[in-house]
Amino acid sequence: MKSDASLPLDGQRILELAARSMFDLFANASEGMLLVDRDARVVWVNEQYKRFLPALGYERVEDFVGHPVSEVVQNTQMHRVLETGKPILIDLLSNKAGTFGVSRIPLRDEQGNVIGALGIVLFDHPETNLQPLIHKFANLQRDLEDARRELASQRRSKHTLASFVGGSPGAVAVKRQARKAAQSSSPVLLLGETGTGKELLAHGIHAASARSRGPFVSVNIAAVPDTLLEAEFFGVAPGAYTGADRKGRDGKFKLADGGTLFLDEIGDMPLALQPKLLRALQEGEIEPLGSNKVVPFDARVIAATSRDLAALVREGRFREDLYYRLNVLPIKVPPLRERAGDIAAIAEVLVEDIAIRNGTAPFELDAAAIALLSSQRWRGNIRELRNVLEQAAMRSDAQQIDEQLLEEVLREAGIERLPPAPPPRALAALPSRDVLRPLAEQVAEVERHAIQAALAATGGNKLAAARLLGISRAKLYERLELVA
Ligand SMILES: Nc1ncnc2c1ncn2[C@@H]1O[C@H](COP(=O)(O)OP(=O)(O)OP(=O)(O)O)[C@@H](O)[C@H]1O
Repeated sequence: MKSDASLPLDGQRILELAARSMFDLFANASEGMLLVDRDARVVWVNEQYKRFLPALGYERVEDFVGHPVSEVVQNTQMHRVLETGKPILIDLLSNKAGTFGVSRIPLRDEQGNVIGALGIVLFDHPETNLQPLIHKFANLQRDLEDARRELASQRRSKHTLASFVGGSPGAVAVKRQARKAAQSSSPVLLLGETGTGKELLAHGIHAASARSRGPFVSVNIAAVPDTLLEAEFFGVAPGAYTGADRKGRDGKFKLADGGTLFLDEIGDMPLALQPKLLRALQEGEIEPLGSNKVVPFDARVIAATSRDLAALVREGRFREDLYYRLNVLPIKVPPLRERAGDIAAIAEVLVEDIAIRNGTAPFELDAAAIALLSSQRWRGNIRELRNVLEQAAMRSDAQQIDEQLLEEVLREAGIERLPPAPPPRALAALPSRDVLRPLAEQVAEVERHAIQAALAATGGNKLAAARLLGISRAKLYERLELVA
């Protein structure tokens, strides 16, 4: 053992005794010990070790000791300890004698040169001796697998195109375009006011595409500070930063590999970063921050914005080349006020969802309430409609929500009604001689136009149309027959 000059003599002695005690402890407590010299030749084995010799193929100790360890112990790693001078503190060794937990320690002389190595058989039958440890490890492994699966399922698409509720001509057209876009791998650009269902459609396109088994990863550009966006998109190479990001981090492009990357609020993309995004889309390669290597990625990009991208291009706030790159398959999602006919069906889905989340029974909306909802402007679209229904649900104990309660919620939320439909242009522009006709004929014409406009606004819902026109449903049917 190497002496330590900094220790007093008695300290040195204690250290030597400690080393010997440790050696004796291992010699007695372990299943066996074996010593090799600098040339990896076995020079000594203790009494416990001797019981392994028959299983290793040696009846006599002399046939074992004095021979190169690699010849007499299959799969030994003692030569590695001699080569590297580094211990292998715990390892599993399997050979003819069985499987063992082993430890290998280099031995050094006063100058620190490796002069041999000690092999300790810590325990045999690791399958039982290591059981508690293996059990714990298996549990941790299972937890890790569960967490990975959960993350993957969160990244998988939550909605299909069928989740986009609506049978109005506008909604049907949007779904048709989305289904078509799902068949291609070109970028999709979803345009529409806030809350019109752009993100829902992006999920639906992904779910209907050949990439549906891959991840769906989204980035809300408006929600990430400009300074962090580059790392968020493209990732960080190991060692680019000190501290938390030392190990490097994958960006969203990489996380979306094999799937779809949804870039929400693309109109808020900082001008300075736009060339890098354009390059990524054009080349199919990204360059993580702090790396000078480009990495290929395979993600389909769907972008969305509620802003007028063409106007941003004109104002010089959005690169024209990037705009054309994204605008390959544009889909315009109409606002709710242009598809009032979908309101009854969407409200029904929302009411059910609100009830599930609140753990209550879904309430019903009577016809008058639907008609009232159908005549609002809904600047925040479906998100705003949902909010109104949530508030109404909170304020009512009844199973039925009526027009009066809704009116109160709408007023307090400051939601505006749609202006009454303008007089039909065809009529306003009538030349004066057309007015010189029987009055009944002209009145019937005005009525027909008004009824058609109301039915178009409510998607054919007669009750809602009657409410918009301020007449009863019976009256509407009567007028429909008369003016038909
Ligand atoms: N047609 C629809 N049928 C059923 N639910 C819908 C429909 N459209 C939107 N929703 C629901 O309305 C909410 C808002 O939709 P979404 O987030 O997709 O809108 P968005 O256009 O992406 O809004 P933003 O531009 O503000 O991000 C979501 O809860 C969504 O599930």
